[in-house]
Amino acid sequence: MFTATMNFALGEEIEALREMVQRFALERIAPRAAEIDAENAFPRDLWPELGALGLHGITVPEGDGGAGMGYLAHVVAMEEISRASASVGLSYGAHSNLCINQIARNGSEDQRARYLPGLISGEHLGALAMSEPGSGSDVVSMKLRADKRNDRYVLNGNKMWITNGPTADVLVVYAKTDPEAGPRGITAFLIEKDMAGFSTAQKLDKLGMRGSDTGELVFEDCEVPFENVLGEEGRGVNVLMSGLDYERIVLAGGPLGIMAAAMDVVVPYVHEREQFGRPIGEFQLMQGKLADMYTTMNACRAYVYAVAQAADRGETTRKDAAGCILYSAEKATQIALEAIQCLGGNGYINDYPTGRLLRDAKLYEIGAGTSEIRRMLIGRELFAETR
Ligand SMILES: Cc1cc2nc3c(=O)[nH]c(=O)nc-3n(C[C@H](O)[C@H](O)[C@H](O)COP(=O)(O)OP(=O)(O)OC[C@H]3O[C@@H](n4cnc5c(N)ncnc54)[C@H](O)[C@@H]3O)c2cc1C
Repeated sequence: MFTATMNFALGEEIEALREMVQRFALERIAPRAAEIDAENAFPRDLWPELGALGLHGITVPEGDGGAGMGYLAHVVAMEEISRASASVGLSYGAHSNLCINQIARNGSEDQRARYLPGLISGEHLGALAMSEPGSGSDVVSMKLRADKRNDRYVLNGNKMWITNGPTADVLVVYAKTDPEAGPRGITAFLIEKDMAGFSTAQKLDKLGMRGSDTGELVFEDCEVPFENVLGEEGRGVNVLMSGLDYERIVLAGGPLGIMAAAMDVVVPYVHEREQFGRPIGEFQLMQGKLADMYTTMNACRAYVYAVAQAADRGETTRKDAAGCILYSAEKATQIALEAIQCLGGNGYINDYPTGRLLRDAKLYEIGAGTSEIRRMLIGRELFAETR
């Protein structure tokens, strides 16, 4: 059972969405969360089911086959899926936001018609690849080359740590079309898994998020037709940076889900577990922990929802996109640690989900930009606008 959380009264449409996703997540995702973590196995069979609920194309305009609901809706879907399994939530975020939303926002009519239907239905799996073995935080230093040859580009190089990468059908990939031009030399491409010269290397063995596949991509003379450029040549950094703000907002739903999942474990436990002849929830020190977890979780939710609502009004700021995920990611790790403490010895053994929540939560301080890079972006923007 999920425990009740504060009702933010986000409107009938969003609350109906939350209820639908919660019901699906409880029935179809939560029962498998421990198993997919233990087996390091991505549950691909859930993708058409999430597609049938309209969740993959949640931000895509209805004219392109989506639900046309916006970023607040996307955050709530991400939160409730992640509450059941943070791994499924991460793969869902990469598919629905990093891949689908980028194609919907930047794709030509032909590209949208070609790629969105399969991705929105969940028949196809999507990914987005910017990071490389030698360039993570400094993403503009990427080395993947895309050289023009006759009527196509030829890609050579590698991408690293790509969520859904091992089995993705469609990938948004950034490469250097002009290595001398710095940020202006980056172009975004749409890659299909069967393109000659494209392959996947190792699937990575991770600390957490083990039900979400992460892998390395290899490009060896991979030939990509001109029509697969997403946006304009040399404008990839604009595609990338604008997408990153939305990515941070939507992915912030992940830590929100993890915090709620921690409460879902701890709240019933403090009633059931007795020491000194009474439920441990009767001790004030334990009630203090509950109070801190609950208020922190709701403070994070309030910030993330407000930033998502601003995005829906077209008022996204980089510092708040970075700020809401910075804050909720770090708090999710702290709350997962506190959940372990509340369960005592049981919190430390793998029969209980608290260890998994901690391992999963830590990812959000690293993926989609580290806490340090988020602080840097916030501080830099604040300083610049107050100069
Ligand atoms: C599970 C998982 C899934 C991922 N999914 C994707 C994906 O789908 N697509 C994708 O493209 N990438 C993905 N990534 C990659 C992720 O975005 C990078 O790992 C992240 O951006 C950090 O880059 P890095 O690992 O190279 O760390 P580095 O950049 O090497 O950073 C190492 C340390 O140095 C710090 N640091 C670096 N620069 C500065 C600075 N200027 N000031 C202060 N500190 C600094 C960092 O904060 C960090 O603590 C994923 C990673 C993981 C672990």
